[in-house]
Amino acid sequence: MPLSKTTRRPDPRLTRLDDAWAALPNPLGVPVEICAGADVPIESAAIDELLTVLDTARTLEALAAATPGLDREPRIDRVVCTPDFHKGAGIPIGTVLQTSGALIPQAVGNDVNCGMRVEVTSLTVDRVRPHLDALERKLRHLFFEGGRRIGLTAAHREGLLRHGLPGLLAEPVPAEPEGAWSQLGDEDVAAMHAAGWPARSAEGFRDWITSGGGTSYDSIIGSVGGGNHFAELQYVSAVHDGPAAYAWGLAPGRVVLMVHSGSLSLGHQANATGQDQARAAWPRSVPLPANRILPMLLDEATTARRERYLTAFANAANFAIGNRFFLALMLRAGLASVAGELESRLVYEAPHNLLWPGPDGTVVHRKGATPADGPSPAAPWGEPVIVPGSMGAPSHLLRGLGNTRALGSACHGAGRSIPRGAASRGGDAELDAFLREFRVVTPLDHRDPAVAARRDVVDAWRRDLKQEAPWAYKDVGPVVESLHRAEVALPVAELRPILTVKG
Ligand SMILES: Nc1nc2c(ncn2[C@@H]2O[C@H](COP(=O)(O)O)[C@@H](O)[C@H]2O)c(=O)[nH]1
Ligand SMILES: [Mn+2]
Ligand SMILES: [Mn+2]
Repeated sequence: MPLSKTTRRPDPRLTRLDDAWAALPNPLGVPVEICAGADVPIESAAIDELLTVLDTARTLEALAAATPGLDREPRIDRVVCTPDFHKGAGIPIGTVLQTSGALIPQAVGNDVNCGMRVEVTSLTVDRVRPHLDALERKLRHLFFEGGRRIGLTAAHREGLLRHGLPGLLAEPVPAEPEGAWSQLGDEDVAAMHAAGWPARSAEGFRDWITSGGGTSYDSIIGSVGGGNHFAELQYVSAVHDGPAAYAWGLAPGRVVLMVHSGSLSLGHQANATGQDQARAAWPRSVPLPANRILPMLLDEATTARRERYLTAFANAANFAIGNRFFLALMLRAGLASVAGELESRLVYEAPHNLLWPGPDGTVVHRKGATPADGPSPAAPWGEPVIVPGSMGAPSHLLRGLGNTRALGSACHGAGRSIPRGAASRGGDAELDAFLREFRVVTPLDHRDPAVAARRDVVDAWRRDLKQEAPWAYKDVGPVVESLHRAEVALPVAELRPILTVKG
């Protein structure tokens, strides 16, 4: 099915994607692609939010009028909405926005370089299943009970923030067990999106090397983060594309590690820096826009302010890559403690909250959308596209087709079907059934009698978990199908969860 247009239905919370987008007001005529099939529901509230985002085209016109002598007229070139499109704070999640002559910090989101890391191990699921109790205890210790000792020096922290993983690994590695992080090789870096971009672009760095942007750096590195972030053990449950799966090492039954996390407090600081700089560069004669989305022109007058933002942004983005790397190492360490020696190879590391400035003055912003480039000499099967489902549900790996109408982008998950508040209020019986069936490792061990006696603590924990339950997310199957039908990406393998660590 081609990429299609959508509309708002009179009332229901979810609307179908194949209705006529043309029925909506889009007075500035910004090209919008709704990149999904008819069977994937979308929130009306997200469509309303999209309409206010489009008003940024008007803001750019006003900025241009107040800034004589611009080389290039600032504008929104194109907007793509992915199938997991849902309401965000200001700009919907699942939005890809290409601009010319301007960049928009808010179109990246607060969690700069939130992304996914997938590794395939040498273990099979049968080797791991008999040890789930011991594995759960070990992972709880590593992730939540002070068991991680990453042992970074100031030079490691600076190297990571300036240059990403290559910067981290340029420094001598500690001799402790965590010295396992010397395992990273060149081929791992090659298997990252744009070889770990923006690792090369952060020559400067902020003075938050020791402070972690307000929180102790060492206390946050190796944290999963709350909500929908996770570190998950999965196994290859179905292969749809044998040659691509073989090339990526995904044999049926193989245990896979999937990590979803971002830049924690550093990203929030970077985004705040971007908004401060955009506000400081704002011409007095132009009223602040009603939608509060503040673009920065790519002109000479704003260079210093832009650089300040882009440095903070690149530092945060590099931190996120390092954090995902350590989280995967912690999963590896947990597995090794119950199953002995193992090998683990990076399949892909992909950002979904980032911006990509092009040499021609264009900027691609992705907020909750993942790159899905087509085949290239470096990636003969196309760019790996990681589409997690939800806690307890399958996830998928696809291969990108580089669809230009979709700005070479795909969804980064199934997307919510129920807002957090509504999800946390219902489904007690379902949650109990879910917890009997599925293993979730959280900071709180609900089976511990001392914990169970604290009803208030357990109730708060249950509310949080319900927000993340599988029924709070869309069914990932139709989402993946819609990427296929829209010629955005082709399914390669299905991954079923064994155990999920939630922060
Ligand atoms: N496999 C899992 N997938 C999950 C889990 N929790 C959420 N999700 C999916 O990830 C995306 C991420 O969304 P983001 O906007 O926070 O980047 C989300 O849409 C879900 O589909 C989980 O525990 N395991
Ligand atoms: Mn995030
Ligand atoms: Mn994310």
